[in-house]
Amino acid sequence: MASNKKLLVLPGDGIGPEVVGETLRIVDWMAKKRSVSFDIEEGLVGGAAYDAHGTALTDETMTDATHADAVLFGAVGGPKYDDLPFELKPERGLLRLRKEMDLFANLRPAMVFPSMVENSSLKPELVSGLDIMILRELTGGVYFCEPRGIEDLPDGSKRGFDTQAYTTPEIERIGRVAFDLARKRRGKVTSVEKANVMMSGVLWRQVMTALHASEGEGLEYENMFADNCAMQLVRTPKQFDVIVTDNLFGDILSDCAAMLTGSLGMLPSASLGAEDPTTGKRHALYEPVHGSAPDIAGKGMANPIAEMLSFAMLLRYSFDMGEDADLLEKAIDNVLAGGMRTADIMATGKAKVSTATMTDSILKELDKLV
Ligand SMILES: NC(=O)c1ccc[n+]([C@@H]2O[C@H](COP(=O)([O-])OP(=O)(O)OC[C@H]3O[C@@H](n4cnc5c(N)ncnc54)[C@H](O)[C@@H]3O)[C@@H](O)[C@H]2O)c1
Ligand SMILES: CC(C)[C@H](C(=O)O)[C@@H](O)C(=O)O
Ligand SMILES: [Mg+2]
Repeated sequence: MASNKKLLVLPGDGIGPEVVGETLRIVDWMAKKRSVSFDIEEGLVGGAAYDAHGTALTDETMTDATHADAVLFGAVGGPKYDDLPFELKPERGLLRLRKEMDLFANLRPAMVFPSMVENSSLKPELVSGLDIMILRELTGGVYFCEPRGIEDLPDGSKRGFDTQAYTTPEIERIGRVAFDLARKRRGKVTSVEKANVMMSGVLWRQVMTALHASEGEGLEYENMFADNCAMQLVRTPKQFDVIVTDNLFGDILSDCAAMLTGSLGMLPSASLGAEDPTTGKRHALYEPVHGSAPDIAGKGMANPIAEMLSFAMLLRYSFDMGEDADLLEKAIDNVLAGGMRTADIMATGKAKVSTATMTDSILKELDKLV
């Protein structure tokens, strides 16, 4: 029977196809055991699309993405493509998807599973129970602003330049998402910029502070400089609830938060567009925070959990299937508690397993839980 849930799967490059392949085994399990079926289409993105079509994302795949209810994405990039011109690089495919689907709100939760406390780079007491949400603005800032380029100077040297800019509506719409998220969590928002050196940061602080005064009733609110935030994240990370920040600072701070949870291989993300007021639907793409990990690609070593947790976010945010998302998260939690570890989250006394064996264990655990 055809499902009304259209999923576009874009595995990409490096470990992308490996972790997506494992996650599709979970999707199959959901179809068989929970009667949750999806209409799945697969496409090429990144280096894989470049190899086949000479571009990191074809117009057809772009259209498929806008027509899908959700996109499940792996990772793109790799050394093979290092010498390509900027506009042809694998990463352009991902950036085009984000921009053209208007996925302005990127939710990057950093949670520490109880049995993973020892894997964090910080002391156990600093990360035990950690649950923070980094909300990254994803369609503006230096990633997309013009002008940018590399120009020749009269003295024969070159000048590379980018532009960082934010408008009031761009800041307000991400700010509203931050306040909504905080209301469902512990009620605190930290807005992060560098208003001490950047004009876009000055506006960001003004707009966010005003928005808090007009729409943030009952919420605790603070402004913080990005460098201080990076330091506070490794000093006392549990002081944070929701961190809202721009595209570039969000990229950096979320990698930093990843290590608090034990590995980049553990961090999922959801990139969401605005809700259509008539249909109630929104564009959405789900991807791990990590990249294509060329150093371990093809070795069966990748941790599939970030991709699987991204699928759990897909169930929760695109299909209102919170119970199924909880079930998958519980299975992962139990398997980790049982001592299963891929190489990146290895610790003394635990069982080091391959990507596929980690999935086998999660599937077995799912069977036990239902
Ligand atoms: N969303 C994306 O597609 C995305 C995100 C980040 C980087 N990239 C691209 O990936 C390529 C490599 O970038 P990088 O090396 O800076 O970052 P990376 O995230 O690919 O890897 C950083 C380190 O983390 C490890 N790692 C990452 N994911 C892992 C997992 N699931 N399991 C175990 N270990 C894991 C890698 O082995 C590596 O040592 C570049 O081309 C970059 O542009 C893509
Ligand atoms: C691959 C790259 C374009 C991407 C980014 O910089 O946004 C990645 O680092 C991420 O965190 O999703
Ligand atoms: Mg990044």
